[in-house]
Amino acid sequence: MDKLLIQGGAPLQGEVRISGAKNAALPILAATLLAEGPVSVGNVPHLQDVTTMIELLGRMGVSVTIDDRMRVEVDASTANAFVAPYELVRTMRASIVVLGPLLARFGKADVSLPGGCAIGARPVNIHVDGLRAMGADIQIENGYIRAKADRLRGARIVCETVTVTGTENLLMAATLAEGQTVIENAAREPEVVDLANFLSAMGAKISGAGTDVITVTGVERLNGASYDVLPDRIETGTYLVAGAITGGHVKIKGTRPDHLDAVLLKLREAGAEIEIGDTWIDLDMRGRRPKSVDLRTAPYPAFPTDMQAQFAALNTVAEGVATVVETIFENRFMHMLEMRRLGADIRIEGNTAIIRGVERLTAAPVMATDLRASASLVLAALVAQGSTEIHRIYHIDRGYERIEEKLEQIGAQIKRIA
Ligand SMILES: CC(=O)N[C@H]1[C@@H](OP(=O)(O)OP(=O)(O)OC[C@H]2O[C@@H](n3ccc(=O)[nH]c3=O)[C@H](O)[C@@H]2O)O[C@H](CO)[C@@H](O)[C@@H]1O
Ligand SMILES: C=C(OP(=O)(O)O)C(=O)O
Repeated sequence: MDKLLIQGGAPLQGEVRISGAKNAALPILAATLLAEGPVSVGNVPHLQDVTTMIELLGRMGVSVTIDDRMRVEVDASTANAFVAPYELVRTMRASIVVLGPLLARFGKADVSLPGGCAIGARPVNIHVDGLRAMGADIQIENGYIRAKADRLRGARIVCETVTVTGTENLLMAATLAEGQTVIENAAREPEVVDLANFLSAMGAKISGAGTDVITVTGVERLNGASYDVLPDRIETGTYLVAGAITGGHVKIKGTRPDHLDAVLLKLREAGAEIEIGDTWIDLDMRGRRPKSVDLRTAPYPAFPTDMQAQFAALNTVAEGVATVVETIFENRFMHMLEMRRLGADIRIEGNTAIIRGVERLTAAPVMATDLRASASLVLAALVAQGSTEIHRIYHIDRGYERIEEKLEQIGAQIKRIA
């Protein structure tokens, strides 16, 4: 199993180009199932999760081709199996986003229940209840969601919790339903808006994406389209923290600063000098130790849970004491326990972590438990004294394209070993 070896100490300096967003690319690729003509999707990140989604589409009989620049061409007209099998869903729970499109377009879907993962229980009741409200007949049996519908009907759906992939599934299903669907308490994440823009490019009638009430008027069919995935705000945030934690100076290019308001606010609070343009962010932390920052995760536009672990790393070496509250997932502190092995001073009380910054971390072997936990351990290792070995690094390949190469380009001493 691959591991990463990181020698800490060097302040990172230079430019990083951001890839397409994993969490937008996945639902957009699933949404290609809805189109009657060929679809072309660009700026798709080269990630394990994307490979899994493409394999999933392939198993359904969908024709998928990819060029060397990761432009993905999809033709779903050949689809003949409407199943997302356990062996793929267990490696990528986001496979659940094929449920809405399969049901809306083909009237049938058998999707393995995703189950929990390292960060929490992650139920999908809101997806299932919403589709039932649209007239789907859904049974849960043998670990599968078995869904059928002649044609879905528009409905008013109030989501009991804000759910990103739940909103996406209902939004996709509603595009081909008969009549109007209103999704209330909808997720406002930029990835939901990107998906809505893609669906609109295919001919869907959607208003309100980016607000908490999305209205969809169903159409008879969706056409092919050509679309580019938006830049990854979590990858962007991770490289900004890499600059900040190492006392470096990084320029992040090809990104969307307007999607990172809460993150940039916290980085400024930590003492970083930040300049932004339309598509770039410059962060300068040279000669300074970061200051501790309190944070509380919540749905967009508040501070993202997917950046909590990276800021936990920043706080471990910051001046002062920080309180980090995780309100989205009930078990998203596994990285904190590993950071303690590097010498971090962290106390956990329920969903709150109290982090007292130390002068320095020291290298130790650590184990990654999920995607952002891996990223946070990489960040901590970049400032730990000595050489840190990070095990179970396959998690990081789910969500960060060429991370060693990008970090090396800005001066990190990092290598992957088998
Ligand atoms: C592929 C993708 O886009 N993944 C993102 C998505 O995950 P995902 O869409 O799975 O996360 P949700 O937004 O659904 O989860 C938010 C909360 O709602 C709960 N819930 C969700 C659905 C449901 O039917 N019932 C229910 O109770 C979850 O357990 C969790 O406590 O949003 C998360 C929250 O921003 C991010 O961390 C993930 O990176
Ligand atoms: C939790 C994440 O992804 P997923 O929902 O695919 O597990 C993430 O991107 O941080």
